Amino acid sequence: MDVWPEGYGREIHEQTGSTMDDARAKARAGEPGPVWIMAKLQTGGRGRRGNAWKDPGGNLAATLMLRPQMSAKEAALLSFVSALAVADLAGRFAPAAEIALKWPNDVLVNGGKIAGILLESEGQGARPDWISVGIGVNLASRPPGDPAAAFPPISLADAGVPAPSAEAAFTVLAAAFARWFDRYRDEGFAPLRDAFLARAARLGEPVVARLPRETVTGIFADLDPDGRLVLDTPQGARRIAAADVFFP
Ligand SMILES: O=C(O)CCCC[C@@H]1SC[C@@H]2NC(=O)N[C@@H]21
Repeated sequence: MDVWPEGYGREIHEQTGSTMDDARAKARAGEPGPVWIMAKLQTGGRGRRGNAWKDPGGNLAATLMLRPQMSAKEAALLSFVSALAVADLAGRFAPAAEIALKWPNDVLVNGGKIAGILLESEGQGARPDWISVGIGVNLASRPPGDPAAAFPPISLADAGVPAPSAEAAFTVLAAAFARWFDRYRDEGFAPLRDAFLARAARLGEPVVARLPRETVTGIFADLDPDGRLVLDTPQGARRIAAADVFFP
């Protein structure tokens, strides 16, 4: 069984507004990190694009605050570290489920979205002062979602396995994150890219990337060394830094 990774602090709260806010407050108060903050219940969980992250209970909500001494571009690739760690967690507790990664950092279990990952940072200059990596994993329950959504939420319990406790999942997540983060620091992005591609959904197949001003359809050919999605299109290869990806 996993043990808590050496060198990482840990706090567990019964309830909080958002672990992202707790991490930010700690960082602004000078906490050196790395420290994980977990809450058994969040009353004001935040998701991407200002959306709320609703937790019906029994799930994992945790944020890692760290000062990684990396450029903003390098630090952005922590989203792949996070996705691989969540995929490891899902594989540990639901070994028979179909687990796939959807670029850039969605983890799909039996085709549904099992987790949400949110990165925030602060600082002026080339390097962020701190970064927080917020991860919510649906263990016992899933938030209400549109059943017709492209990737409806799913929980581990929905996948037919006994949901682990938030504490047990927290240790597995923190250990997996530390393993992938160590590899990233020691060997660069290449092994993470390989691991992502090995688990990527729809590699070699058509996908649709929705960008703010256009929609690009192409064959999911690769990830480039900066983590960008490479699509083969009739107009040639397109490298995409940010988009929502759908499967036609
Ligand atoms: O929109 C998404 O997919 C990202 C959701 C991120 C949710 C996690 S739960 C732990 C941390 N605290 C928050 O308020 N948000 C993140």
